[in-house]
Amino acid sequence: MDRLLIEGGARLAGEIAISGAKNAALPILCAALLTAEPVTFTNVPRLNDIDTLLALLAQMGVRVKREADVVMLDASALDNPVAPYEMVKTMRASILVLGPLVARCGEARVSLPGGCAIGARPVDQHIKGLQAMGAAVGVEHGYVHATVPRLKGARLFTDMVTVTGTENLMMAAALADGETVIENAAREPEVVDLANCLVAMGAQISGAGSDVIRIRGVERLHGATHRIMPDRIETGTYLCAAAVTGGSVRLTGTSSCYLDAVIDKLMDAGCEVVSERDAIRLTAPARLNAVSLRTAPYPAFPTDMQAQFMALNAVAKGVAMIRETIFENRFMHAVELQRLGADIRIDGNTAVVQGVDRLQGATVMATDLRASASLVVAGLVAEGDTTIERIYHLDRGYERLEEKLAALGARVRRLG
Ligand SMILES: CC(=O)N[C@H]1[C@@H](OP(=O)(O)OP(=O)(O)OC[C@H]2O[C@@H](n3ccc(=O)[nH]c3=O)[C@H](O)[C@@H]2O)O[C@H](CO)[C@@H](O)[C@@H]1O
Ligand SMILES: C=C(OP(=O)(O)O)C(=O)O
Repeated sequence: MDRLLIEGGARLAGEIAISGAKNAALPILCAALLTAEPVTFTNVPRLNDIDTLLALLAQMGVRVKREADVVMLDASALDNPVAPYEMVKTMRASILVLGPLVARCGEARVSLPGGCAIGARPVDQHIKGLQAMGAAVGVEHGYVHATVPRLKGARLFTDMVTVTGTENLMMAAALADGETVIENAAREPEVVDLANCLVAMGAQISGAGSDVIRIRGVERLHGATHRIMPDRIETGTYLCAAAVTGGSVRLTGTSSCYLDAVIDKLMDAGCEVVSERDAIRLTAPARLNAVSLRTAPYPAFPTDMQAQFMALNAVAKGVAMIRETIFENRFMHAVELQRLGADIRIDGNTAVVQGVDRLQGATVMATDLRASASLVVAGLVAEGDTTIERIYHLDRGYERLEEKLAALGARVRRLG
């Protein structure tokens, strides 16, 4: 199994390009199920999660063509609205086929994605929304089975803000009969990117980016071309990596407009951050100040950046309180960071991080995607060698990680 070897201590400097966003590409590729016409997506990141989703779509009868960052999908021959457990188990986002399949085929059988390292992650809100739109939905033998002659527009209210829940219901509503209103909708930029793609395909959607989204269903959607937005979490991860090493980097193909809460914290930590039109520059001080934070739905601080900021705080000056309010079990990285010498105390959903003068390299284990990213950030600043095991988690969400880090001067190598 692949491992990542990082020799800490190199100051990151230089320029790299940010890839398309995993969490925008996944729902947007599923949107291709909604039309019988070909759709083309550009800036699609090369990630294991994308490969898994494309394989899932292919076994449903979707024709998939891929050249570099361009993916062409043709769902005209879609004939198998099923997402089997074997393909779904590695990736929760596969639940995003549910809404489009029910809307287009009137039927879907999608394996429950199951729990994972960061929490239980049920899909009850996705199911509740489809039921409100008239679908008969049951869970049998680990599969969500939904049928309906045609979905009907409805007023939907989710119990909590759910990103993929909002996306699934917005896609379903695009082909429903009449108007759907999603209240308490997620405001994440990836929801807006999906809405923009659906509108390019002929959907009638307003309010994406606010907490009330209105969708007037249409008879059919058509083909389109859509460019995937930049990955704000990949962007934030490289900003953290540069910050802990006292570095100076320029990230291109991205924008600070999706990252206000993260950039605010980096500036509080003492970094200078300059926003350009399609790039961000960061220059870090020799030692960062500790920054407390609380995760919450967008536009607040993203849970997907919490682990990287725990690593940053581990070597900062002072004490940081980190509160995780989205997932009940998203502190798995803390024990691994402790192996590198971090001083972290967990109390319920709060981590108290007392910055230390130095971390020391060790062998650590990646437990989920962003936990792994936090170990990379810590490994870059730790003295000596850090070996990160189970890096298949990183390959789910970071395109050409070693290459990009090496381009910034990091000493990093993948071991087979
Ligand atoms: C592919 C993708 O876009 N993944 C992102 C998405 O995940 P995902 O969409 O799965 O996360 P949600 O926004 O749905 O989860 C928010 C909270 O709601 C709960 N919940 C959600 C749905 C539901 O039916 N019932 C329920 O109880 C979850 O367990 C969690 O506690 O948003 C998360 C929160 O920003 C991010 O960490 C993930 O990176
Ligand atoms: C939790 C994440 O992804 P997923 O929802 O695909 O598990 C993430 O991107 O940090």
